[in-house]
Order: sequence, then structure tokens, then C-alpha cells
Amino acid sequence: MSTGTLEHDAAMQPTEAAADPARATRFGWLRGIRSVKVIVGLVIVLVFALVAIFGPLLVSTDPSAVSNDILHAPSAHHLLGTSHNGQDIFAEMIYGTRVSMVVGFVAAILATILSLVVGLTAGYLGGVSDEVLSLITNIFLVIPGLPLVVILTGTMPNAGELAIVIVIAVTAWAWGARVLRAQTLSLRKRDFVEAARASGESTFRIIFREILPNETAIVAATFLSTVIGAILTQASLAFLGLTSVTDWSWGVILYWAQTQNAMSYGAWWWFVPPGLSIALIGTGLSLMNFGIDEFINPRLRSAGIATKRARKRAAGTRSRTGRPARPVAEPAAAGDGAAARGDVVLEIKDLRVDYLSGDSTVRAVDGVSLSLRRGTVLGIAGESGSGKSTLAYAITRLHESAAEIPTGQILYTAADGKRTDILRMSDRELTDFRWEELAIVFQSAMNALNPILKIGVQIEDAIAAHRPSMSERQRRERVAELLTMVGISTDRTTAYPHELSGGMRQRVMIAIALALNPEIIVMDEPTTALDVVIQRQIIDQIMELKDRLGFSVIFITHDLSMLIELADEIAIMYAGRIVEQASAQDFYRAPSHPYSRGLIGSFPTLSGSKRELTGIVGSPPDLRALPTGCSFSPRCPSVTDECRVREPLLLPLPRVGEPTTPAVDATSPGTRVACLLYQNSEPVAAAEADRS
Ligand SMILES: Nc1ncnc2c1ncn2[C@@H]1O[C@H](COP(=O)(O)OP(=O)(O)OP(=O)(O)O)[C@@H](O)[C@H]1O
Repeated sequence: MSTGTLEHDAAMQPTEAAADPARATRFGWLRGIRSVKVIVGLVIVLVFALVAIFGPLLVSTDPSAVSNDILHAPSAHHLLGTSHNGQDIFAEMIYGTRVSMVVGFVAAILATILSLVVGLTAGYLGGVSDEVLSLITNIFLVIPGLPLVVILTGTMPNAGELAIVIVIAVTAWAWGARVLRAQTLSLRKRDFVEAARASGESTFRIIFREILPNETAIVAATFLSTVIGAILTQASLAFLGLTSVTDWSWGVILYWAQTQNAMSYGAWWWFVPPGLSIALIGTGLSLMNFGIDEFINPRLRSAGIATKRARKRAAGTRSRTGRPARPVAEPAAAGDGAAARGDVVLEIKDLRVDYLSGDSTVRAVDGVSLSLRRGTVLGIAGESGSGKSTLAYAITRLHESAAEIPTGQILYTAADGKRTDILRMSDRELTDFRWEELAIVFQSAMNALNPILKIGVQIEDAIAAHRPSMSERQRRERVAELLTMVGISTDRTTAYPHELSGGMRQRVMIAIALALNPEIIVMDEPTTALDVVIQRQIIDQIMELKDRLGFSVIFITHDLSMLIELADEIAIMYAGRIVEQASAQDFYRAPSHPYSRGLIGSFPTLSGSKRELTGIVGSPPDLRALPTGCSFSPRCPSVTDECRVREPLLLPLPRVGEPTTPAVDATSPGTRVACLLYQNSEPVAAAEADRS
């Protein structure tokens, strides 16, 4: 096994978290309040909150009590002066703060709950629910808010504060709901949500654990701006005299100041404190909003708050430690692949997958039959659009809703010999099957990992969904074991995906796939996004783990030269069909199909001598309008007239001088090829008759 040093350098850097992981997790949230903006914002909001909660208990003066001290400027006796009938403005402000804050926060809580329910339901469920909820949201958005509030409160003269709260909440939720819906729509198709679905997490858990945390910044922003909006709306309504003018709030104080001409008397102490309070609470809440955004978004946080520390740490690490040690290799764990090698674990029979869009149907997988032997690697290669991913998603039953599987069987043989057709599994059976028996490694680890959850938590989640009885300690031990297996230092458990290199993220995906010791791992271009050095490390790692744990792999890639090195069996796809299937050795020695030869000539080898790259002329066909006969014929250098009219079947490669015999069993050994060059007319015609 060759695990290079580039990634391990990063993996092994001791961090503060590593020095004291408990401290890092327990006090991690404190990082959020290190920002000056947040501290200032928090202090402002906290002061107002304390005044609102305790102020009325501590101030003995009745804000409504009149006296002869008319329009007195601030003094020791009246800290904020008095009004036109001698009422104490300081007492009014203390009581007013409570009403304004309660109205602002309660209305914002109600509006945010409404936004969340509507936005998440519409975005996640889609379809009719989305259409109806979006229509309602849009109606509320186009109704001008303030006039509506004025009308609603006007119909309730002397409405209590509760009525004001409800009116503000009802008119303020729509904007947040719209933003949350859009965000949910984009998140629900992300790979990490698909991965959570595939790993068996419930819809409730997916919404609240995977989607909602990714929207926390938006929810917080919506909430805080709704608080500001609600405080302003309440103040405006009170200022216009639309609330009870004897229930003290900042708006009511302004109402009296305005109606009693405070400005013309020069009584600034009457209108400045409520005006300033409204401006100050708005500033405080906005500052908190910026800070929360930084705290919630780990990328922003590391760009700002943590960067200096990270730099210091990195410098310290380099000077202290030099080159880090390699991870300790694990002793052989579960699985005894060698013993079981040879028997078929997955058999795909005549599989078809159609994409239905409007009137047209795209047959992306057309009559594919393949088999995967236990403990081996089946490599599937082909140009973009040849149907590789569609095949992988159909095998895992994660195909899009637009895709339909009209025919075929995907037979899985468990270790105890029990055979099941994956296509006929119920949802419950599928949930248990995926990850326990068959795991998936998606193409882009950055998309497949939830950006705001630490990698350890994400691995634990996959385990917890299938092993609810496992204790937290056992899960943590398993996470450490898995990370070690894939060559990541266990002190990276608390790292976020963006803190890891591309290769390390892909290793985390492999660790998640291995979490429950599956029999099969489907890897859809797991190394495409990585540079060749890291590609090589990951491939070596996969092969080492496969030999140690005995799982089987379906490996999908564009890169044929990589497949030749790692696969036992290779299948080449073109326009949704298998055009050649052979052992990697035979394939490398003598690829039979002209398309396979073209593909081999298009890639540089990962090792070995340099050769000229030739490529394949033309481009892949449009699946909606395939040419008659062999679909590769327009690009084939060996094309004959017959190729343009007759469609070749996938048949065993005949030895020289032998006629072609039709193959009915995808598990039969030997090279199979779909090319008329190797098929003499008679038996091929018989095979076609058989097929129809
Ligand atoms: N949702 C869809 N609706 C309609 N056609 C689709 C859809 N997804 C894929 N296709 C079509 O199905 C065919 C096979 O696509 P698929 O993604 O499986 O190919 P691929 O070999 O995996 O390509 P790549 O290597 O680029 O991922 C393509 O012609 C593609 O346009």
C-alpha cells in the first residue's frame, strides 16, 4: 500500500482540538462570540433584554402617574425628564422597552416558525404542496405590508399587544418562507442529502439534521431582521395611534411627544430616548446577524476569526514536528474475501433505464447484463453520456424520479447464499440493504459531505441510522477505527469537510461507505476531481482495503488506463449498451471492439512507456436519435455496410475459425463483444430471432 505524504502532512498536523479534543467540542461555540461585532451586538441586545425583564421590577415610579413637574429637562430626580403632564419619561422608557421587545421577539418567533413550516414543506415535498404554498406565499408578498397592518389593527381599535403580535407575524412570514423554500429546493438534491437518504435516515431526520442546519444562517438572519421589522412596525402603529396609547411602548412615547408638540417646546428628552432605542436595538440585532452568519458558516469563520490562530498553529507545527509519522496500519478486520472469491455477488440481467421527459424517451441503459464476482472489481468505462452513472444509480435504486426501469433484474446474493432482486425490494428492505450490504461513494466528496457537520459526526450518523442500539462510545470507537483504516489521523474527527484536502474528503466518503462492512461498494468516478498523485493514493487504498475486507467493487470511470490497473473485469459502455466485457488482462492485451481500442488510445497510461494518444473521431450519439445498425458505426474506423443496417449483439468472442454462439448468461467467463466484425451472419441472425 502506498499512502503518500502530501495528504498525511495535513492530516497529521496537531491542532488545538487534538491537544484537547474535549475542550474543542465543549467550548467550540465560544468561537462564535469572539468577533467584536457579535460582542457589541450581544451587549446591546442583552442590555435591552435585561431592562425589559427586570426594569419594571426595579423602577418604583408609575409611568402613567401625573405630576406638577411639567416638561422638566433630565435631572437627578427625573433621569430622562418629564412630559407635558409631568409623567416620568425614564419610567415610560423602562416599561416601553418591555412592550417593544416582547412584541418584536414574539412576533418574530411566530413569523419564523411560519416561514420554516411553509418554506421547508414546499421546498422538500415539491409537487402540489409546493405549488399551493408558493401561491399563498406570493400573495402575501405582493400585499403591501404596512398598509395591511394599518387596516388590520384599525379594525381592532384598542387591540391588545397580542393582536398586534399576530398581525405583524401574519404579514412578515412570507419573505422568509420564500427564501427558505428556494434554499431547501437546492439542498434536497445535494449529494449529502441523497447520501443521507441512501444511508436510511428518515425524512424527519433528513429535514432537521441535514437540511435545516444548513439553513441556520438564513433562519437566524430572517429571525433577527423580523425582530427589527416587528419593533419598527409596532412603533409605527403606536406612533399613528393605532395601538392602545396608554400601554407604554417606544412608539407610544413618540406618539405623545408628537401630539403634544415636544419638538416645538425643545423637549428633546421626550423623543430622543425612544428614537435612539429603536436605532440602537436595530444596530445590535444587525451586528449579531453578521456574527451569526460567520459562526454558522465554518468557511467564513475560518476566513475571519480562526485564520490568525490557524496560521500561528501551522507555523508552530512546522517548526516543532517536522515530518509527521505515518498512520499505524490496522490489523485485518471483518471479512474473508479470499475464501468466498469466485462466486457472483451481483448479477444484472437485461436492465433497461429510460428517462421520460415530455414526449420523448431517452433509453440511457439498454439491455445491460453484467455480473460482479465476490471480492473482485468490476470496472465500467465509457465516454460521457454512455449511461455509466445511470447504471450505477439504478443498481443502488437511487435513480432520479424521471428515470424508469421497464425491464431487468438486479440479483444480489448475500453471504449466506440468499438471492434477492434489488428492483423488487420494498422501501423498508432497501433502507436496510443500502449501506449494510451495498454502499455508494459519490463523485464529488465536497457535495456528498454535509458542509456544516464535522466529519466524525457524519460517519457516526451513517452508523447510528443502522445500528441504533450501538452506544455513543462504541460509535466513536468505530469512527476512529474507520478513519485509521482510510489513512486519516483520528484527531481530524472534529474537522469540517472544507478543512480537509480533496483526497482526504474522498477518504472520508470511503470510510462512510465502509462503516457497516458492506459486501459491495459502488464507486461513481471517485477520483475524477483529484490530481493524479492523490488519485494513485486513493486507488491503492481502495485496493488494499478490498483485499483486507473482502468487499466487491463496481468502479465507474472515464479513465480506462486506471481501470486496467485496478479492475478484474472490465465492461465498456457505448450509447447505453455494453459493447465489450472482458477480464482486465485480456482487455489490455487485445481489446476487441473498435470503440474499446479508441478509448485505450485516448488515455495516457498511469504507468509504463509513453505512447501517442489517438482519440476517437466524432462525438457520442444523441440517445434520442441513434443511428440504425451499430450505434458506433458513424465513428468506427472498421465500419462496413452491414454495420449501418444490422445491430450487433453482445456475444462471446469466437476463436479463429469458429462461428459465433449466442450468449445468454452474463456470468459466463471470457470476452464478450458486440461487433459484427466477430459475428458471422448466420448465428447472429439466429441470436436476433431469439432476442425478439
Ligand atoms: N434526468 C435526465 N433526464 C433525461 N436524460 C438524462 C437525465 N440524466 C441523464 N440523462 C441522459 O442519459 C444519458 C446517460 O447519462 P449518464 O449520466 O448516465 O452518462 P455517464 O456515462 O454517466 O456520463 P458522465 O460520465 O458524464 O457522468 C445521457 O445521454 C444523458 O443526457
